[in-house]
Parts: sequence; structure tokens; C-alpha cells
Amino acid sequence: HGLAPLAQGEGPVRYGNVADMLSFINLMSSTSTATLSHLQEEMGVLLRTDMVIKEGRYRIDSDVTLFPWKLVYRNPGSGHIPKGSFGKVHLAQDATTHKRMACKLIPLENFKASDVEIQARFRHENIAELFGVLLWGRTLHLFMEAGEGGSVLEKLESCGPMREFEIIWVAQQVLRGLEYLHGHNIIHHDVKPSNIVLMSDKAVLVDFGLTVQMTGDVYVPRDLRGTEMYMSPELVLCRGHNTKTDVYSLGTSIVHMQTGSPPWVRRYPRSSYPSYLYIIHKKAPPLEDISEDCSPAMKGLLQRAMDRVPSQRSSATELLHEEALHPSRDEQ
Ligand SMILES: Nc1nnc(-c2c[nH]c3ncc(-c4c[nH]c5ccccc45)cc23)o1
Repeated sequence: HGLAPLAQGEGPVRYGNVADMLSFINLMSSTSTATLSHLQEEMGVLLRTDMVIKEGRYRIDSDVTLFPWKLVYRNPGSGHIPKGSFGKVHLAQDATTHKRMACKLIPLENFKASDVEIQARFRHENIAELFGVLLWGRTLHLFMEAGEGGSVLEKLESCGPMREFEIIWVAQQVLRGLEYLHGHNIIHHDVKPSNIVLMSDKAVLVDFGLTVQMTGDVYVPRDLRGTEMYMSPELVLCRGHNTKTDVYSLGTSIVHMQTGSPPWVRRYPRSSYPSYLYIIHKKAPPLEDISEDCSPAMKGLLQRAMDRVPSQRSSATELLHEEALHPSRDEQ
């Protein structure tokens, strides 16, 4: 079935580099599910030796254990499994090294190589690192860096609006990740609180299922990508957009972090507005949803991050130099 190369050498699961992982990923997305479902054993490529392969195997429940994510804030019983754009995310732990990871399960029929290609090829401390890809049966398992502090959305739902110094800390990290992606003409397309996850020392962007790398300086979408509330007016118009759309989505995410609600929903209740696309098109930016206690510096940052005109909107690099993100000691 053309799978021979993977069966050679040290077995169907092996250590490799990003190029090996990418060729495995392309093999997966170009081989029929029928062919692959006859495979008896798991197969794949791991990038790190703290995921311990034994006799060419990396078995669920003996070499690695998956847990429904134990929530940081909610009672463990809720068993809440964060859902990505294309799959469920579990907590995973290597049985030998006890290394803890996130593991996203993607059914093979939903899998496209582009889901992980960008995350594999472009690495940055504020982007969830990809540790390995394994096929078990008909499900692809993506092992990644885990944000054990949960997502910013989960923190907001459990602890309410964030204070400005917490928002500054998250915004700086996300903007560094966006500056890196945008520097490679990559649009994330789904920047929002549930796609920002927290570790003890940093915040990282997750879920690259909607990510694209632009070939020119504008990307004309075939379909609407992202989550409505955080969408920029130019994205909604579907006449072409660029990396600035992510900057706008970060702006709306900051509004959500400071008020506890996404923009628009308090003024236009979801019960009466099944879709916000028209509101965004007519009324963006949602400056009235900025919190009353927002500092003047942060308010200025939000105005420049959510400028209606993409060419006038600040870039991630420009926002990183905003005064709001460098409060003097006494302001804190
Ligand atoms: N869609 C997606 N694609 N990749 C990821 C991902 C990579 N590392 C992670 N670490 C934590 C979480 C996570 C999200 N919401 C949560 C709520 C509670 C606890 C943890 C989380 C998600 C990830 O997520």
C-alpha cells in the first residue's frame, strides 16, 4: 500500500524530524481510510525522545495514557473536553517519562494535511508546539504542548472579567505569536479566548485548523473562517483580507477579557440575533463594548487594533510597542 517506508527500520512508530512528520502527514491524507483501517498497529512519527517508543510501538493505555481534561477551575466530574475546530482535546501522559501533553483526536476522514502542516513547520514559544503524530485505527492523534492552565475562555467563565495587568500579560504573548505568524504571511483565522491557552509561564495560541499561508498580500476566502463574534468587518465581507484580521480578533478578545462577554452580545442579545455578520458589517468596531474601567492607554490600543480599515489598523508588531503593554511600575 505504499506504506513500506514506514514499516522499515525500527517499526511503524519511530522518531523523526519535522520533514519525516510532514511526509507521514501527507501519506495519511493521501491514503484511503479503507487501506489504513486494515493496519493492526499504530503508526506515526514522534519528534521527541521524552515520548518513549518501545519495540516500535507507542500504545494507548500502556505507553501513553489519555485523560479527559481535568479542569483547572471546574469540578473534575464535568469531564469537559475542549473541542477544537476538528477534534477533541485530551490530556496525555507518557507512561515512562510522565511527560504531560495535549492530544487532539481527529477522525481520519476529517483530516487534511494543512491542519498540522503550518503548526509543524512554524515554531514559536507562543504557538502550541507539535510533539508527534500517530494514527490509531481511524483516528489521528496529534500530541502537542499542553496549556494546563486551561483556555482564557474557561478562565473567564470561571473567574469572570480579568484585571488589566492579566490582560496585558496575555495580549503581549499572543501578539508575539501573531507577529511571528504574520511575518511568514500566515493568518490564524480563529484568534479568540478559547484558542489561547495558559501555562505557568506563558500563553500560547492553539488550533491551526483554519490557518492559511498567503501567497500574495491578500487572501480571498472560499468560505467564512472563524468565529462570528471575533470576526473583522473585511472578513465578513468576504472580498479578500490579510493578516490584519487576526489583529482585529485579538482586539475583540481583549474586550471579552475585560468585560467577561464577547463584543456585541450585551447590546444585541443572542436570543434576538442568530447571526452577527450584518451587525459587524454595519457597525464595527464595537468600541461601546470596551469596559468602563479600561485605562486610556488600553482604550487607544483597542481603537488601533480594531480600526475598521485594515490598512490603517495597527500590525501585531506596532501593538507590541503600545504604551498600554508597558505600564510603568506605579500604574500597576
Ligand atoms: N483546539 C485545539 N487544538 N490544539 C489545542 C491544544 C493544544 N494544547 C492545548 N492545551 C490546552 C487546551 C485547552 C483548551 N481549552 C481547555 C480547557 C481546559 C483545559 C485545557 C484546554 C487545548 C490545547 O486545542
